[in-house]
Amino acid sequence: MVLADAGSQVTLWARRQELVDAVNTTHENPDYLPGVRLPESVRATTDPAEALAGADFAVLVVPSQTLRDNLAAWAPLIEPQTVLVSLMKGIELGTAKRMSEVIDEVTKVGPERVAVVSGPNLAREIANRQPAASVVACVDEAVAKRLQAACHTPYFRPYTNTDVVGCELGGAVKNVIGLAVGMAAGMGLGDNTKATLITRGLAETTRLGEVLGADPHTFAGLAGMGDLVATCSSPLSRNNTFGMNLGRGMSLAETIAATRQTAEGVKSCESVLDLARRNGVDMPIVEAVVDVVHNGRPTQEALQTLMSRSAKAERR
Ligand SMILES: NC(=O)C1=CN([C@@H]2O[C@H](COP(=O)(O)OP(=O)(O)OC[C@H]3O[C@@H](n4cnc5c(N)ncnc54)[C@H](O)[C@@H]3O)[C@@H](O)[C@H]2O)C=CC1
Ligand SMILES: O=C(CO)COP(=O)(O)O
Repeated sequence: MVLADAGSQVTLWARRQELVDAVNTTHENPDYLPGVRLPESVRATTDPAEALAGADFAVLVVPSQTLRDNLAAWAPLIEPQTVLVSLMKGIELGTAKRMSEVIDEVTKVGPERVAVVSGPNLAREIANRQPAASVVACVDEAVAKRLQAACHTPYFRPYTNTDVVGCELGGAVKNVIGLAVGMAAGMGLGDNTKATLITRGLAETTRLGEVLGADPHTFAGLAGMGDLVATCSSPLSRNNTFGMNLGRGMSLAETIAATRQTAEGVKSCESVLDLARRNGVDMPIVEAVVDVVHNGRPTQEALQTLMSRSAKAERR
């Protein structure tokens, strides 16, 4: 919708024929965004070759853990001019790779043809054309500027950045912190606890980012603090809601059953922790989330562990 509103002809790929037919005939995606009328210049197809033919940009947005397999099938169809754009906010399990790394590894297009869009961009609010800003990141600034122009609308304001690593880490780790903040809210804890988790969550994200070569300033921007604040304060956030259900005492199985859409942090908390350990970075909040979500630790115990860590300087 954003790309179409900015003037592009958009072809949406989807797996199910009935969803494609609904988009093409009623201009609505009834399963994911009911009540939102899509521009008529958005067409849908089940054929990836049709979606990719002649594309300036291919915007990739599937659940992160499915990207590699999907992309392997699409790679031969990607034309030499096409820039690959990731909207995904996850880290791959097993490899601890960011999505742009997976894209480059599978397609071998080179980092200059891989971009990332990340920021406080809850889908339903964007679909309602509420004002929002975002970051368009690519190591090649000229490519970032082209993509910025392609998604700039009166309600969507993209800023460019060349720090792909920082933008992607900001997006992936905020989902994990969103789970933690949701848990705290579900346990009935108040704003001091939530603000502490948000701020110290950003501190551990920045610590990881610096070791991986990100610009620490990125984490104070839209793809860092901006996205973290949106996720940690919004009832629209799937990660926040997932954490809240766990904090209220629902079991993991019940919480998964109650979650219709992708809450990336549930899988990516493990891959973020893996990435941190590979790089010798301490991420206690991420570790606490992994303990609760994957090791069955009660939220109260995980919180106690966090609060009984040794006292230290705020910056180290
Ligand atoms: N929804 C939001 O507000 C935002 C989501 N994102 C990111 O977008 C990515 C995708 O999430 P959403 O679209 O929100 O999730 P979603 O759960 O709303 O939609 C996921 C889509 O992927 C499809 N899908 C599931 N498994 C698949 C597979 N194996 N192969 C191909 N397609 C598959 C589903 O049918 C569905 O259409 C995530 O990384 C998320 O962090 C980023 C910014 C905002
Ligand atoms: O990334 C998002 C907003 O920018 C969406 O957050 P959730 O994945 O937690 O819904």
